[in-house]
Amino acid sequence: MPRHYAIFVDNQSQIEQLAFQIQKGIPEEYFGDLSSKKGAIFSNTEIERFIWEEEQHDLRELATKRPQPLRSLSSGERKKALLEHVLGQNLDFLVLVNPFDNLDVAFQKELRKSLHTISESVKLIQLLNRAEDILSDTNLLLAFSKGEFLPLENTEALKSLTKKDNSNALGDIPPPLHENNSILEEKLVEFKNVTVSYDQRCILKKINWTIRKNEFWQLIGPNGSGKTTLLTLMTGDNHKGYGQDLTLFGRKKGSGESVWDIKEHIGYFTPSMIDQFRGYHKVIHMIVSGLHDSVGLYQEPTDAELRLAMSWLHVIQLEHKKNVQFRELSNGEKRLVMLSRAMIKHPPLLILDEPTAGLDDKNAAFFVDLVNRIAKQSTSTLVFVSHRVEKNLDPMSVLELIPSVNGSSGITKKP
Ligand SMILES: Nc1ncnc2c1ncn2[C@@H]1O[C@H](COP(=O)(O)OP(=O)(O)OP(=O)(O)O)[C@@H](O)[C@H]1O
Repeated sequence: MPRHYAIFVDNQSQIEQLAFQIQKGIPEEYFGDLSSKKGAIFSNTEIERFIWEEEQHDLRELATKRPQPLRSLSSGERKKALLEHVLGQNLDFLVLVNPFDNLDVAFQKELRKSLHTISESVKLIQLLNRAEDILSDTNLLLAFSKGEFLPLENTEALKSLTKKDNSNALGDIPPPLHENNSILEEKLVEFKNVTVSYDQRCILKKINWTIRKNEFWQLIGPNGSGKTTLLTLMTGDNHKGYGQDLTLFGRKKGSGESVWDIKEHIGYFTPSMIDQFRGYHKVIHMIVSGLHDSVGLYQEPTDAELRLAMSWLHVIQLEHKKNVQFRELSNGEKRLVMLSRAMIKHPPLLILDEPTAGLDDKNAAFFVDLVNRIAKQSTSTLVFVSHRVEKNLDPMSVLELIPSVNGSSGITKKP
């Protein structure tokens, strides 16, 4: 039976690059034997590559049961398609990058089982940011940090390495430059019996959901249950919102409002947004750009704007990086900057879609702490979507989507 590796990678390191190196057999000391073997990578970046191939070259390599484009599959459905693809390839080894991110509990179980089955003949190299994800078949445990591999005796040694230190966000959440009184209504979003179908398949069935000022919601539900669909209705990005009883920020959907009228009231963050910021932007300017809803900054910031951005950098403990280029930050630091950017103007509604996916244990804990503070200290309403149970997250209410063949229904409950 092959020897299986689990490698804990901190957020200072580029986990995807490490996966490519390992696939090529680098460093030789640990992975030299792989250079002549057949291997594949199981990661979100691989999925993005397949989507790109499909969109640019009309190549459909990932077989799915549905005729729809790969991009429109839910994140869990895409991962299922990739799993089927790699399982059918007669591999010698498989590099797994955070395999359990974005997956519901049932699919996590199924994935563990499939990996256990192939582990008899396929060498598994798991790169992970969260200690709880480690596969039971592992017989060699390493940590990767600052370009070096460090062998670890056992999972206890890993736990002590990933234990949360006491660094929490510093001080209070900075108030906005101007009080945002644009929304007078108590109800920010109101879904009444909202139903959505794609290709005659009902996804959401009679959803009722009222989101009021100052609330903190968590949205949960298994893969494909319609969470993203629900969010896109809220952000004005889904034309299925027309003809529905949906009121956004006091205006009935379809009453002549533009997408920008809606977006003006929303701060939004999901990790894939980071890829849009490839340019050369200083960290402090990235945060200020949240005041102008722009990617980067195209006008000289005022002193007041810069002072406000510095207060956010103080809260996220990155004052010393204010003049560093955004792209040079670690993964965890980028997330904190993006959250500050989304929050700087205290939008009436802040939506965070799987924001902790790919964060290591320490960074995830810091991020969750900051989100809790924002919920308590600002007037923004929060909607947090995630599969992973972030044990310290402190929402007031939960909307759970429960799938059935007739579409998902929604129930509200206490956390
Ligand atoms: N444009 C589309 N055309 C056809 N089907 C679609 C389209 N967009 C979404 N769907 C389908 O709607 C269902 C719900 O997708 P959605 O992305 O909302 O789920 P989700 O709850 O966010 O899932 P996940 O947790 O896996 O991200 C999925 O089965 C998806 O394939």
